[in-house]
Amino acid sequence: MKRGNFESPSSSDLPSSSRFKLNPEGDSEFLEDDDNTKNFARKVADHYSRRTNQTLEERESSPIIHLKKLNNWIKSVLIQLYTRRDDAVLDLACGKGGDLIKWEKAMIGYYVGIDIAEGSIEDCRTRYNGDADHHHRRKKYSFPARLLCGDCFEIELDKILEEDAPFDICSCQFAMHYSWTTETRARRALANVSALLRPGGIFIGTMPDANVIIKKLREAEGLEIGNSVYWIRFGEEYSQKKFNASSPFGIKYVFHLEDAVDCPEWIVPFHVFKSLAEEYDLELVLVKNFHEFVHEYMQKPEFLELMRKLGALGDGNRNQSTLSADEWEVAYLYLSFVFRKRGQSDRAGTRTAGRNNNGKMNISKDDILYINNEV
Ligand SMILES: C[S@@+](CC[C@H](N)C(=O)[O-])C[C@H]1O[C@@H](n2cnc3c(N)ncnc32)[C@H](O)[C@@H]1O
Repeated sequence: MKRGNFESPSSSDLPSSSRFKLNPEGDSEFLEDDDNTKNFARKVADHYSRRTNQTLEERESSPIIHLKKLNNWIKSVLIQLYTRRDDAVLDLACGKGGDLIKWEKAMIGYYVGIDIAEGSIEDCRTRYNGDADHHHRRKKYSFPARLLCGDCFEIELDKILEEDAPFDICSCQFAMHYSWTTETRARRALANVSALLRPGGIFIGTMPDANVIIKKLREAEGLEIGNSVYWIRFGEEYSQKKFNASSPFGIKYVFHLEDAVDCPEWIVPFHVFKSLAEEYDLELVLVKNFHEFVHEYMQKPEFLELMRKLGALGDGNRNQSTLSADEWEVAYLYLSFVFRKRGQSDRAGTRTAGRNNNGKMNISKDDILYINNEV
């Protein structure tokens, strides 16, 4: 909706796929500093590992509680739109398993979650088992699950998950931009998604909207944008606010969101993401800024009802509390996307795959596979 209100960055400022030489070997024309990449991956992992579970009271008093509820609504809508009963799901960067209940509602058949942050995977494990005092937990989940801890933008996941694949759905919520540090990592992320999805399988996700961030940066006086709940700061190397067309990876900024995020992130020019995804047989189905997404799916009665239940915009009755203007501005910084893996759908085949041998209904600490955590 709001998309029309801003100009897209001009093609000379942000890289366009036709100008940028996409190299299948992953060798960028510029130097990829491997150690630096690993340090950043560790920094991101440590940041998320430190964030422990909040109590219901802490959560409800968060300055961005309505934004969190809105984000949950958007993920729920995406999941409900594209998931079918008995689907096998791969949740890349699953975090603490905040989406487990959404997958339960979609009646999936199998779940594999992977995240780089050890603390988050442990929280995910206890949440899945129903051990922890999570406010959402009522009964055990009805699908078997498997958890892995590792860098899913570095590891060749198709080898590790050979027995579990193919998946019907791959989800990467609020995390794909952590792969955009180098071309090699971005390619690994998309190669993993593509290799693990069945033909016709669906890749859903959410990530920052680079167009909005760059436009806001250009409108700002300095190298920082923000409001009462967030700030984004670019380094002095971007003082011209120009971005080299041949280097669409590794464009770093620091993101601070009250009570949520405080770590380095990377700009993902969407047209580059789309071209790269196409190389890996992933065809774009949908891309929408969160503002547009909300306006569009609020028109559907079932999703409007879900919004009332989640309470992001108040419950329509006594609870009039709603998203603040500053939280709504943060929502504008994000987009949702859907891709489909090229090829004929062969859904029945995925059900008989040997994946359930790896899945557990109760996950012990020893069941978690830790992969190459020397990041
Ligand atoms: C904003 S959180 C989102 C968590 C979850 N997807 C959700 O929507 O609730 C971002 C997550 O990405 C994870 N992450 C970042 N880089 C990663 C990587 N290279 N491999 C796996 N997970 C990663 C973080 O540990 C964190 O849990």
